[in-house]
Amino acid sequence: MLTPEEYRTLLCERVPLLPVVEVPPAQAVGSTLAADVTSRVLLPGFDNSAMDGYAVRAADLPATLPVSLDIPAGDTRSLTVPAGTCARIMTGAALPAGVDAVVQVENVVVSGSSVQFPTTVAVGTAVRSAGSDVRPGDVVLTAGTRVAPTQLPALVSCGAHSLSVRRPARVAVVSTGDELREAGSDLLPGQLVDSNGPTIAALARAAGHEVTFVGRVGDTADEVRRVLTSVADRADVIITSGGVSAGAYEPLKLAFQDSGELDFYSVAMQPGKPQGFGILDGTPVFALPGNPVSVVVSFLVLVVPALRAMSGDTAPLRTIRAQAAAPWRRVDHRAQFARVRFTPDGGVEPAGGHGSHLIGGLAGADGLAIVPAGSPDIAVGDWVAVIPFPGR
Ligand SMILES: Nc1nc2c(c(=O)[nH]1)N[C@H]1C(S)=C(S)[C@@H](COP(=O)(O)OP(=O)(O)OC[C@H]3O[C@@H](n4cnc5c(N)ncnc54)[C@H](O)[C@@H]3O)O[C@H]1N2
Ligand code: MOO
Repeated sequence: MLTPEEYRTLLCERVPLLPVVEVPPAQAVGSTLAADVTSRVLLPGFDNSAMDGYAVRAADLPATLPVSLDIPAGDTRSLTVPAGTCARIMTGAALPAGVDAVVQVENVVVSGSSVQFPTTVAVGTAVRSAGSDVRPGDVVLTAGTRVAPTQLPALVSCGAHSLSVRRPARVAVVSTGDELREAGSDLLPGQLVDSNGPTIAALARAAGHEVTFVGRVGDTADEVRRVLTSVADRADVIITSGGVSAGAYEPLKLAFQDSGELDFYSVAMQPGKPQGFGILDGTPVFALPGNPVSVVVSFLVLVVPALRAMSGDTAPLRTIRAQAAAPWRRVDHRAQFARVRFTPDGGVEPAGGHGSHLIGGLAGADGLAIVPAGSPDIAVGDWVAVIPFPGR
């Protein structure tokens, strides 16, 4: 049996890199940079005011000064403030020549066309100087960074017209099982709604990828092989669910065992023990276990890092640390990925039970607490690493 870390490493080492494409900076969110991004410009681009107020020569204050200029943001004139005067200036407006500080409007007394400055001011007060944040040649973001919305201000402002990124993966999702029906269907006894298909598709989109196929196949090896082979040339990644454990009708195993294309593994994790992986016609196939909670856990713990590796991002699994607000017992010796909810004070408590079929319980959970193999039961106050659910 492999540990989750060993299996994750195996996946990350075997997946191919996604192709590099050029995109405008504004479209880079969710993609991973294939090259360092270097600024071509100064940021701020020019000395400008941090406040709505009055631009002054600091040495003149305290004083009452006439207002000689009015400078809104976006004023492109080349201006100089005459000696012995001040300029009304707005936040973001270019600082004119002849001044070295700004006094915010709340700290002055305006009377007619003059302004009284009651106190001294230090040179540079409320001035945002050119290049104080970023200078030409500075590396704004490094290759391998998955671009987040918070990084867009730098990317769209650094003077680059296009960025080299690894494009999102085209993901095909295939649910296996004769018992599955599309949501909304009338169900006969023994049938259930295919929840894994839409869930994997949503998780893949939340991870920044593009879902190009969502389908279902029955429990025959021929059908599974035919569908997977036909989607392989249209997808960068295939993610299946079901059919990988020890039953008599395990279609993934029946279709691919001993073919040399997919291998089947036991991973010491709960949920998510039975797993399959391989490369089919050049396309990696992640064969996840069928239980709905196992699918979510397998995706977040195993597939997300592998998708990141395909994008050239080798950062370790992202977790946050939280303290247990309630105790819970481990279920067995495997590493446990326990469903937890965040408490109002930032701790976590168990949520949703531990059965891999408990989709009602899963709906009330916010993330997975990682309880390493061999560690004792969790006591109140213990620190645990938590993988937050996307969107929670
Ligand atoms: N004898 C053994 N039985 C089982 C073992 C084992 O080691 N020995 N492992 C158990 C574990 S752990 C898991 S996890 C499951 C994995 O089974 P499969 O990957 O073969 O999945 P299925 O049998 O096809 O389905 C399991 C369960 O999940 C439901 N399911 C499947 N697909 C969907 C879907 N798309 N949407 C919603 N629900 C789905 C399915 O109806 C089953 O109830 O095996 C254990 N058994
Ligand atoms: O390992 Mo299975 O994924 O517990 O339910």
